[in-house]
Amino acid sequence: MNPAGPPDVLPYDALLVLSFGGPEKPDDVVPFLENVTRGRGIPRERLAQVGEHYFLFGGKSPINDQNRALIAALEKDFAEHGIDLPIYFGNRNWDPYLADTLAEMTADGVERAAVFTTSAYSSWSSCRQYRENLADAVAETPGAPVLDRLRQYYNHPGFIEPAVDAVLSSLATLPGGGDSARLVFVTHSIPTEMNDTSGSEDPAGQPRPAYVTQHRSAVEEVARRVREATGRVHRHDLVYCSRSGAPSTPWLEPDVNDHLEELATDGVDQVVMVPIGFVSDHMEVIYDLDTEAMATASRLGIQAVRAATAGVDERFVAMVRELVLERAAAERGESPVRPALGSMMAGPDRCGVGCCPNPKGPRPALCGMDS
Ligand SMILES: CC1=C(CCC(=O)O)c2cc3nc(cc4[nH]c(cc5[nH]c(cc1n2)c(C)c5CCC(=O)O)c(CCC(=O)O)c4C)C(CCC(=O)O)=C3C
Ligand SMILES: [Fe+2]
Repeated sequence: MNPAGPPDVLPYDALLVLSFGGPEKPDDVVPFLENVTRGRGIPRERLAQVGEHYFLFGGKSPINDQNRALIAALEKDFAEHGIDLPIYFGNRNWDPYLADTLAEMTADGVERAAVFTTSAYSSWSSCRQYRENLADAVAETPGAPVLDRLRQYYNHPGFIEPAVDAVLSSLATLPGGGDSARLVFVTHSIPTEMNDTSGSEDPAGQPRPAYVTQHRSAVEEVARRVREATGRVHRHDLVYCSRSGAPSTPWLEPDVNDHLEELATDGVDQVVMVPIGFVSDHMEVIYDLDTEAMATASRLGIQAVRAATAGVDERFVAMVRELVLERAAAERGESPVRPALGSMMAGPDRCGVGCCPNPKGPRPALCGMDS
C-alpha cells in the first residue's frame, strides 16, 4: 500500500464484471434460453415454463440492470477512493457478450484485468463454467489481456454483513418482530453429482463438496450473527430453488415449496426467506421466490417475507474494491490480509487442480492452478 497516494492497483489496468446475462425484451427470451441451454439436455417443457417466468415480467430479466447499477456504484466507489480503473461488463449468455467486451478491452489497450463474477460459490455452473467462458473468449481474441478471476466471496464480510442486516430488517417487518420466524435460506439447486464434484481434491483448492459446504458456512455465520443481534434463536434451514434438468437426474433438495409445506405441517407460521445463493434480484429471486414460493407460503397460511440481496449495498460494493486491491497486492508478491467469516478460510486466488469439473468432460479454463 502507498499511504501517501491512491491505493496501488498495479498490475491491473481494468476490472471486468462477468455475469450470466438475461433477456431485455420479449423477442430476446427464446434466443436467450437457447444460448443458456445449448447442448445441456433441458426438457422442452422446462424451457417453456422458464420462458413464461420471463414473459410474466415483460420478457425482461432484472439481471442486466442490476449489473449496470453495480457497475455504476463501483465507478463511484473507485472514484471516491482515488482508484483509476475502467470497469467493463461482459456476459455468458446475453449482450454485452463476453467475447465482444474482451475485443473492446483489447482495442482499448488493456493488458491485465481483474475479473469479478456475480456468483459467490464454487461449482461447475457457478465457477468453472465462467472460467471456460474466459478461455473461449481469450482464444478468439488475438492480443487479449491477461485475466485474473477474483476469489470466491461467499464468506467475505462484504457479502455476509449485508445478508445479516437484510434478515434483521425482514424480521422487523413481521408481527412480534418475527419472534417465531423460521429462517429459510435459499440457493439455486444443482445436480447432486455437480455438488459432489464441486471444489477439488487439490489440498490448495476448495474442499469437496464445495457448493453445499460453502453455503452451510455462509448460512451458519449469518444465523449466528442474527442470533447475536436479536438475542433469540431462530431455527434455520438451507433449501433450494430453480431445479431444472431431466426428472430422473437427482438435484439438491428440498425444494423451497416442499419445505414450506413441511414447515406448515410443523406449525411454523412466520418465515424469512433469505436468498443466500444470489447476489442480486435475479429472475430466480423475483419469480421462484417472490412469486412462486410466496404464493405457496400464503396458501399455507405462513406469513413470509423475503430478505434483500446484496445488490448495491455499499459494503458489497466496497468488497469488490477490496478484492481487487487484495489480489493486486498478492500479484505484486505481497501478503495481503484475506478477510473471511465463518468456518471456511478465504478461498485461493486460483482454483485448485481438477476443481468443479465440467459434467460433459474437460474443456479449457483460465484462472486455475493448472491454467
Ligand atoms: C448454480 C447456478 C447459478 C448461480 C450462479 C450464477 O449466478 O452463475 C445459476 C444462475 C443463473 N441461472 C440463470 C438462468 C438459467 N439457468 C438455467 C439452467 C441452469 N442453471 C444452473 C445452475 C445455476 N444457475 C443449472 C445447473 C442449470 C441447468 C442447465 C445447465 O446444466 O447449465 C436456465 C435454463 C432453464 C432451466 O433449466 O431452468 C436459465 C434460464 C440466471 C439468469 C437469471 C435472470 O435472468 O435474472 C442466473 C443468474
Ligand atoms: Fe441457472
